[in-house]
Amino acid sequence: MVWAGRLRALPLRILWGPRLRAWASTMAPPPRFFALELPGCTLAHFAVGTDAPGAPADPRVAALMATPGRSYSLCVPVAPGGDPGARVRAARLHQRLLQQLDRGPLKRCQLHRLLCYPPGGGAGTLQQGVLLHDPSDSPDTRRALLALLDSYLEAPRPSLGEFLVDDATRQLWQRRWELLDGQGWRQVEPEPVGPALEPDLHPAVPDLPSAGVFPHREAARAVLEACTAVIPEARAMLELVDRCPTRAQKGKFPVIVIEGLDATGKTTVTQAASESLKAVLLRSPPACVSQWREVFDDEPTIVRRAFYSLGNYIVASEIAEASARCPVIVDRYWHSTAAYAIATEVSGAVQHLPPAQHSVYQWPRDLLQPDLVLLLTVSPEERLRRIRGRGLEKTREETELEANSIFRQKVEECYRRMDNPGCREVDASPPREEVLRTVLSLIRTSCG
Ligand SMILES: Nc1ncnc2c1ncn2[C@@H]1O[C@H](COP(=O)(O)OP(=O)(O)OP(=O)(O)O)[C@@H](O)[C@H]1O
Ligand SMILES: Cc1cn([C@H]2C[C@H](O)[C@@H](COP(=O)(O)O)O2)c(=O)[nH]c1=O
Repeated sequence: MVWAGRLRALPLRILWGPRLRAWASTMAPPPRFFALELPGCTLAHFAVGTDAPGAPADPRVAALMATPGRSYSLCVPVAPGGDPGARVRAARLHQRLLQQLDRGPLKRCQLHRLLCYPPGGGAGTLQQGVLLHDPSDSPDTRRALLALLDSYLEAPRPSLGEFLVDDATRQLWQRRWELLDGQGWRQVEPEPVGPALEPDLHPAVPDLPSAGVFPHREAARAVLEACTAVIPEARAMLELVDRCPTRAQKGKFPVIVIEGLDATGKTTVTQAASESLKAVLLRSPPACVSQWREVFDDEPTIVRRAFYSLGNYIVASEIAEASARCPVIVDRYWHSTAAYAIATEVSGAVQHLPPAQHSVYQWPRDLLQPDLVLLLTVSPEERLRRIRGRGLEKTREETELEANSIFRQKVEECYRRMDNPGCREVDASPPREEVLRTVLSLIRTSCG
C-alpha cells in the first residue's frame, strides 16, 4: 500500500517512459470498451488499451476521473460459451459486489453503472460492472477494495482497475490489479484510456435473449434449472411450469390484455371490464406463484425475468382453459415482462433502446397470443398522485419508477415498440367510468 501511495505522488511521465511504453505495447491485451452511465442517465463511452495514447477520452469521463479523487472499475468476468449456470453465477456475483460496495468505508464513494465489452461486442461477452469514484482519494478505499476482492475465494472474481491521470498531459490511464499466487496483489502496467465510438446497438442488447427477454420457454427454463441448488423456489416453479402444456391454445372467446406502468389504473379497469363482459380475470404473475415473488424480486435480472417469463407460460395455460368458456381479461402479460427487462438492462436514456422492430420486441413464438393489448397511459404527475393515494408497499421497480422518470419513459417506450401484437394506447387520465367506456368500446370494435 505504501508503494501504491508513493506511486500516486510521482508524476506519471517519470514512471511511464517511452521504453516502458514500447515494451508494454508488445504485451498489450486486446482493448476493452466501456459504457459508463453518468448522472442524468447519459452514457459515456471509452476504451482501455487501444494503441491511441494521447487521444483525449470523452471530456465527461476525464472530468469524472480528474484529480482530486480517484476512480476504480470493477467488472465481473463472463465464462466463454455463456451457459445459463455461468451467467447466473456472474449475475449473482455482480449483485453481491454492488451490495458490498454499499457498506463500510466504501459507502461514501459514488457508484456508476459500467458495462465492459470486447471489440465488436456480441452475445455472451458483456461484463457487468461498476465504476467507483472516491472524491477524497483515500488509501482506505483501495485497501477496502482489495480486502473485498480477497473475500472472493473462488473464480470468477471481479477484476479491479484503477484510473490515473497524468497531471502534465491530462492523459488518462488504467492500471489493473492482479492477484499473484501466494504473492498478494500487484498492479500491471498502465494502459491508455482513449475515446470510443458509441456502438450502433447498446452493448447489453445482444445478451437480452439469454439474460432477460427470453424468446421461448426453454430459454427461461434453463435459467431457473441452473438456480435450483441455490434457490429452492426455482425447483417448485419449474414443477408448476412443466405441468402446463408446451403450446397452450386460445379458445374461441377473446383474450384482452391490459398493460401499463404501475398505478395507471390496470387493476381498476380489469376488474370493471371483466364484470361488465362477464369475463374471467387473470393476472401475471399468476396467483399460484405469488408466494415466491419476493424471493425472485431479490435476485439479479436474469433470474428474476426467468421467473416472470415462466409465469406467463402458466398464465397461458390458464387463458387457454378459460377462453374456451368465456372472454378473458389479463392484468399484465408478456409485454410487461419484456418492457421492464429491456428498460432495466439498457443503461442510459430512451435513445439507447434497441430500435423499433428489433427482435427483442417480438412476441415469443411458443406463447399464447392475446387478441388485443391495451396500454394505459397517464401523465407522470397523475401517476404519482395515484401511487401516493394508494399508499401500498412499493416494489423495487415502483420506487425506481417514482424516482427515475427516465426509467419510466424507457418502460413506456418499450411498450410502444412491442410488435405482433402491438399495444393500443389508451389515455387513462379521465375519470374511471370514462376510461372504462373507452376500453369497452375498443374491445367491442376489435374483438367483435
Ligand atoms: N381513472 C382514474 N382516476 C383516478 N384514480 C384512479 C383511476 N383509475 C385508478 N385510479 C386509482 O389509482 C390508483 C392505482 O390504480 P390501480 O391500482 O388500478 O393501478 P394499477 O395499474 O393496477 O397499479 P399496479 O400495476 O401497481 O398494480 C388506485 O388508488 C385507483 O383507485
Ligand atoms: C408481470 C410483471 C411485473 N413486473 C413488475 C412491474 C411492476 O413494477 C411490478 C408490479 O406488478 P403488479 O403485480 O402489477 O403490481 O412488477 C415485472 O417486472 N415483470 C413482469 O413480468
